[in-house]
Amino acid sequence: KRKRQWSLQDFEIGKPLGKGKFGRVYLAREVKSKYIVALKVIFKEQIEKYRIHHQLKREMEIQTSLRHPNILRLYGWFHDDERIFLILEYAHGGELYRELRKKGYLSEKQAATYIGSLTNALAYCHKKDVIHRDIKPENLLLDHEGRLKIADFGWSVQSRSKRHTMCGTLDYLAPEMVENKAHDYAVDNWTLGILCYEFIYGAPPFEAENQTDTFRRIMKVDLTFPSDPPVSAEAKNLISRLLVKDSSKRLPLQKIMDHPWILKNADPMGICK
Ligand SMILES: COc1ccc(/C=N/Nc2[nH]nc(C)c2C(=O)Nc2cccc(NC(C)=O)c2)cc1
Repeated sequence: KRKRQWSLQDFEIGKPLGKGKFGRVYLAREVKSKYIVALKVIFKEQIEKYRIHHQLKREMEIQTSLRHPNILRLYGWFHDDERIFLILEYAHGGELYRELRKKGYLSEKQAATYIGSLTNALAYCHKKDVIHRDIKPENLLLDHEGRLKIADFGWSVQSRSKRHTMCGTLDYLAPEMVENKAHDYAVDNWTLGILCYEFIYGAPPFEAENQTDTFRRIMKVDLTFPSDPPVSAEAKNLISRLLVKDSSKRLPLQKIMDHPWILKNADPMGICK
């Protein structure tokens, strides 16, 4: 069927959801269908200024081609003289990051459910030759059922509340990324290890006072498990098998799904097959 051409007249704009370097995100409703979406507005002058035209184009082509329950949909886009509008799936729960900060850290069941969803979404991406989804807690949204949605275009949006300075943090980068080596699918396995640790302990494993120390801790894989909160041996086992410097030795995605900690703790309903 012919691709529908959208324009601003097709939408009623609601409250702003958050703002970022390149623009803002608004709640919006498609007039005819009354369908609720999130409308991301990116200013063309910002695209020129930061020379990100090709990156934006690639990210949008990738995002449009992905269809997975744990990946936020990009339904389409349109533009006017000064702005580009992305028509995105609306995830009612907002950033997973906010829930993590509010609770401090998540239960092992909650953490395992999110890791299971992420693993499924990444296995789907890898099957479609899409790697390095740049997964960080603020690129993860929750829908009205609390299901995880990977929402990254690489444009992290700043919510109206004060933002932690995520851009520029090395915390989530694998050693080969930090060393700017060619990276392959296995960087995503490393990131899953970082996120699993952060969900359970409330902070990423190699956090340090400054980037140099974080860099050193990543390169050394300086992994320690605090005694508080108490964490199961299975969880530590999974984290230790993902945060491995040699990317070829990281636990493959399929093995993560079959790991005892996931099998025992993840809520199958939270993991969309
Ligand atoms: C500030 O409190 C909020 C609570 C919930 C939301 C829900 N956002 N849901 C979204 N669905 N699709 C997209 C894209 C978004 C989105 O970008 N949300 C967003 C954007 C910027 C900041 C935040 N911040 C938080 C805390 O969720 C969310 C947004 C803001």
